[in-house]
Amino acid sequence: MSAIAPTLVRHKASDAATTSAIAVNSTAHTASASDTLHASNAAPLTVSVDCPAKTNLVLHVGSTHEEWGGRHELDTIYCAVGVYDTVTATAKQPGTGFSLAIEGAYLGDLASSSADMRRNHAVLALFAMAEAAGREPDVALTITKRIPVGAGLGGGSADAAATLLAVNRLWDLHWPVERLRAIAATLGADMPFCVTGGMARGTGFGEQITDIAPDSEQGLRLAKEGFAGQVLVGAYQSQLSTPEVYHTFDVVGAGAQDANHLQASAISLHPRSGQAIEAALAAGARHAFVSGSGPSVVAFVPDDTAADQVITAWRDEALVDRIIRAVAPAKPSVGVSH
Ligand SMILES: C[C@@](CO)(OP(=O)(O)O)[C@H](O)COP(=O)(O)OP(=O)(O)OC[C@H]1O[C@@H](n2ccc(N)nc2=O)[C@H](O)[C@@H]1O
Ligand SMILES: Nc1ncnc2c1ncn2[C@@H]1O[C@H](COP(=O)(O)OP(=O)(O)O)[C@@H](O)[C@H]1O
Repeated sequence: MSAIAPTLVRHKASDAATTSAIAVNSTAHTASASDTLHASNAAPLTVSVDCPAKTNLVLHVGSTHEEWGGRHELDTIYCAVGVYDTVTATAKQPGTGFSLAIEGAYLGDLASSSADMRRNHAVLALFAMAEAAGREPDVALTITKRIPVGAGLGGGSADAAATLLAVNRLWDLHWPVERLRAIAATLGADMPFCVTGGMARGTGFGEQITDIAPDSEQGLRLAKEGFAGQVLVGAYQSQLSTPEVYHTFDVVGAGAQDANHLQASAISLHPRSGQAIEAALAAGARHAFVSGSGPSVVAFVPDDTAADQVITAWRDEALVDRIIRAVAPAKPSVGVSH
């Protein structure tokens, strides 16, 4: 693995709840030797994408389908949460292949020496784009991870979506979102949503996306119900495996009141998540639930007072290992450097 020094001036991830398009920021940097590689055309040298985590405001799980590789039918409402991974894609000399560097304080099982970088979701996305575009994957990828790993927050999907967006720009393909989503759907259930973020309904095995605009009837209703604005993410050192949570769901089923049908399964495997949900609701959260397949807990809070109360409750009883403050819904943003 070769580490590539980022050449892009880091820009702040956008928390904008109302932006409906993917933002594109251009930043200049001083010329270096490698700039000459692209001096002759307008293609950028480096593209940097901030891609948010996701949660599921509703996750209804149906039966399994053989034609989907045994995956379950879903009816879900995705919501992007403003905790961002940054994927930086830099053009490499033709024929030199790809490289991957991962940085961050909380890398979970990605830090393990046995983690195969060719199976990393960002690398799979790079390969898928190379195949679709008929090009070699001569790209240096750097992932700055902030989204907790194996947490039900779709971090791998966010990195894959960020890579699709980055390479689409790096190679001047300008493919529309629908085409990127079709490629994403071959890689994972969550990935087509992560390409655009915001809020959306997901059907099929989660890959069929219908966007929910913030100013639509449903978008406004969700915001009025408290599913927008300040969010606290309660994260854990331990991870849950998505297939194991689905298998456990097949045995234990869904809790009667649960909008997330995987919640009872996740809590049976990781009881602290259930305790954190109860404490957050008692402390003033409007909604608190397991994020997707867990174990992370997401709490929507109406104001700073409620946020502080939830943080205190979680900290006093050590119900979570780490607390991240964020805003939802969130969108990916693309930064370009020549
Ligand atoms: C549960 C959810 C909720 O959004 O995400 P996470 O909370 O884990 O991030 C998703 O359904 C996960 O999405 P993702 O992790 O992309 O799934 P995939 O890679 O396609 O599948 C991983 C495994 O999860 C199970 N799976 C996934 C999707 C689905 N509709 N039914 C399933 O049973 C299968 O065992 C599959 O082999
Ligand atoms: N870029 C990536 N970021 C996070 N996890 C990844 C990535 N690539 C592969 N993985 C693997 O995918 C698994 C699920 O991680 P993640 O997507 O963070 O969680 P979840 O599916 O619960 O939302 C982890 O075991 C991790 O090793």
